[in-house]
Amino acid sequence: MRYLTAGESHGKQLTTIIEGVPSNLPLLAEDISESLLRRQKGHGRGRRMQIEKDLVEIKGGVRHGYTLGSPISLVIENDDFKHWRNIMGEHPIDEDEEVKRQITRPRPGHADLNGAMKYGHRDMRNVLERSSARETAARVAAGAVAKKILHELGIHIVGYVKEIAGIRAQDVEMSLKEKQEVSEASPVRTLDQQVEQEMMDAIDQAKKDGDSIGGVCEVVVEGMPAGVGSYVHYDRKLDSRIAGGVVSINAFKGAEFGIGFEAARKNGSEVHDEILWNEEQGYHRRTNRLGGFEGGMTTGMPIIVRGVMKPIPTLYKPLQSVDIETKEPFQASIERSDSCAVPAASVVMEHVVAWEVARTLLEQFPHDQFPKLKKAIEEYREEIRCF
Ligand SMILES: Cc1cc2nc3c(=O)[nH]c(=O)nc-3n(C[C@H](O)[C@H](O)[C@H](O)COP(=O)(O)O)c2cc1C
Ligand SMILES: C=C(O[C@@H]1CC(C(=O)O)=C[C@@H](OP(=O)(O)O)[C@H]1O)C(=O)O
Repeated sequence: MRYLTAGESHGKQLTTIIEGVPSNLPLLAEDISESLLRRQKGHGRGRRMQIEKDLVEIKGGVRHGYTLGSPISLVIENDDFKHWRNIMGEHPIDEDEEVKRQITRPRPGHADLNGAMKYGHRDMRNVLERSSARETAARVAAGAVAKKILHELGIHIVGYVKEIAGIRAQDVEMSLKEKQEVSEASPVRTLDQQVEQEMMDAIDQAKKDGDSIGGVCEVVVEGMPAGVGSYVHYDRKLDSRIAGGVVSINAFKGAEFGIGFEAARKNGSEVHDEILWNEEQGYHRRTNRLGGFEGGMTTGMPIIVRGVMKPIPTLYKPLQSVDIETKEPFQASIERSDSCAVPAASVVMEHVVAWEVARTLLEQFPHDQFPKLKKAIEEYREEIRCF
């Protein structure tokens, strides 16, 4: 399975084309739109999210509620396009007008300057339109299809906020379903109601100060059989695919599994997960400090992965930069931005992880028809239970 996204932030639409989804998977636009609307929510978002109402249209690959096996084409319209028609139209505009509108002042922390140098753009709108995290809507659409595959295979996934600006949520004992419900109800998408208000206050304070804040998101995947991924090929290790996917999300700077970087400060006896066996559960672990992975493959314990998001780079309190035309320094000024997008990003991360898990399963159990995939995985589960 693979996918490609196209579309600019203030352009007409975002398009996602997914190839390799087996036939006869039940799939409705509502399954995808539900994920998209979740991504839009969360305390700290700017005015743009009041303009957009992300609903997907399935343009191909699905008929009468089931996938056909052909590429799936998904479209999300940008409602904001109506305000940007002149700036984002595909036809050439008057040269003077073009120069007048050019963005020549790169924002620190954005792709503006490096992207302009790479593609030779003197107008950095040509960079920022595509580097914008608006694209994560198209990625969530792909992830929603992946989630549907996982759901039908009895694999469930949830993403939520662990930390915002140093305010940490406590670990809580909850079923995955409860985690979904609690994070959904929280304006900051955390599971810890004690710190919820503190997180919101920190976001409000950052906004008041013209600043921005980042945080940490966590994703848990339950129901994975052991042995998915690879110890044989570096590029088929599922943990590395997940880490790569997480760091590919705009503003994400790192990923860790289980106890993560804490492992560097502990002895081996405090890190590795002892192996147990009983009739009912088959092989399982006493602990899950390694977050569900050994040797690039799942252990059968829940996958636990965290991603760190830097503070949003566009600041109302401007940082210094240089105008690429005049080479003069300036203090960037902006019109609108999110002050914290960690809650929204937890939804993005959930879908990015779902994608990597589903595509790896399909690579390991290649089937053109979804019922055959399901059967193969059921048989494999039975095989490893009796191993
Ligand atoms: C859901 C989400 C929303 C974001 N919103 C903004 C925003 O409003 N303003 C901004 O400057 N950056 C925002 N970002 C981050 C930038 O897109 C990102 O920092 C930038 O593209 C540079 O990429 P890098 O940080 O990965 O290097 C957002 C990121 C995510 C995941
Ligand atoms: C549009 C989305 O996020 C945008 C991501 C973003 C950025 O620079 O990454 C900047 C902002 O865009 P705008 O300048 O239009 O307000 C966010 O609103 C979205 O998440 O759908």
